[in-house]
Amino acid sequence: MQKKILLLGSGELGKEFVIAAQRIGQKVIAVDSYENAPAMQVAHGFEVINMLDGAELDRIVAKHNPDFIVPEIEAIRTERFYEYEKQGITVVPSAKAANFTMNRKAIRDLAAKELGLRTANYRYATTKDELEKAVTEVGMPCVVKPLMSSSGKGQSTIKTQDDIEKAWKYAVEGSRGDIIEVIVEAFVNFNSEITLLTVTQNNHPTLFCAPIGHRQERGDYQESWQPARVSQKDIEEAQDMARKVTESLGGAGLFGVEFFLTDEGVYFSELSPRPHDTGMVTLAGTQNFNEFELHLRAILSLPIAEITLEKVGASAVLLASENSKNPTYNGIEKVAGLVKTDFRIFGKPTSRPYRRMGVILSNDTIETPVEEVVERAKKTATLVTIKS
Ligand SMILES: Nc1ncnc2c1ncn2[C@@H]1O[C@H](COP(=O)(O)OP(=O)(O)OP(=O)(O)O)[C@@H](O)[C@H]1O
Ligand SMILES: NCC(=O)N[C@@H]1O[C@H](COP(=O)([O-])[O-])[C@@H](O)[C@H]1O
Ligand SMILES: [Mg+2]
Repeated sequence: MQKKILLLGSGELGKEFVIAAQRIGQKVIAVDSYENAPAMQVAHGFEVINMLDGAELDRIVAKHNPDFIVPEIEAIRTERFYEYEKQGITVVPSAKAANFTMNRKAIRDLAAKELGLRTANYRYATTKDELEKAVTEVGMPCVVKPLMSSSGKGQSTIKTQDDIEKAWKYAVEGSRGDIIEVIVEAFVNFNSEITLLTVTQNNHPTLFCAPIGHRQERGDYQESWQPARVSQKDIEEAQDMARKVTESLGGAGLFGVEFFLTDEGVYFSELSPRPHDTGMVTLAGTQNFNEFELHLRAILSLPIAEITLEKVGASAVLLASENSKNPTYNGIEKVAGLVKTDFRIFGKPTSRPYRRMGVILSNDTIETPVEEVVERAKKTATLVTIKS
């Protein structure tokens, strides 16, 4: 049952996915825009291409003729995926899922208009003038994001009229892909936010992981924990929305569905049709299968009978502080000596300020208050410094 998987994107999430695939005898070709990317280090083969270039994508798909194409990032010429599906290749979880989530407009209109999910009020803008109008309509404070970006790139919050020009410039600079357009969302004053890992399976029921809580800075996650404290009513609402949106996108695989929890109920924010960065907490052994194993099993149509919560866990990111072609990691011995705590170094060949280079993972028995475990992971992360 060996399948050939073409992995598009080779960061830390891809690396753990490849390790899961290697463990059950699958073959993976890892692709990214630079050499020696984390997932390439553990795959059978690799390709370095610009994944936004359709002709380049066509070339490597034809060269490797994979059974599965597994997107690991958003910035890919995903329009080509529909064609690969026609050729009989399974795009994971589906061409539609990858294509719609690459562009915030497609997924937001689907969620809010077609499926009627509760989201922040929003508008789009293609120029600074349109942005001004959109801000007036949505009201301040509001959040501006490029239609194509991730990990908070190009994202800022507008609090006063003076912020508008800066927000426009920042969004244009942070835009990936070739579309210059932004979404303006009303600021949701949430009590907390969660990722609900949702697994859709071929011929088997959709399964949900215990909710993951997280804290973000600069639009990028800093700590995540599982399980998050969520009321039964909110969890049911979130599961219902996750079911609707994943069913509409189609295919089998793991999705990271993001929600804001407020006094007025649950707001759908966005989703990844693939393992989620905040889901790295599952590497702490919180579940019987981590999120990468779940994604793989769902893709290969290996039935997942149940997902069980085994431990309470937390992850805290290790960020670089400077540009370097030879990043070094100090303080790892101290981390290694701690109980119920572990670490991963992704092996990224270069660093830049705030680039995520590794992660601290802590766990404890199921009765332990999750806050305690988060505190331990967070404190442990301060022991590590990454410099040139
Ligand atoms: N409308 C909003 N109101 C309040 N906070 C928001 C809003 N939109 C985004 N945020 C904050 O910014 C974070 C990042 O936003 P979002 O998930 O849309 O960006 P992203 O670039 O797609 O990030 P990633 O790719 O890492 O998921 C959210 O998790 C949340 O903390
Ligand atoms: N929120 C999306 C996310 O976490 N994506 C993960 O980060 C990598 C890019 O990292 P880089 O920017 O350091 O190369 C991606 O390849 C993926 O693993
Ligand atoms: Mg997000």
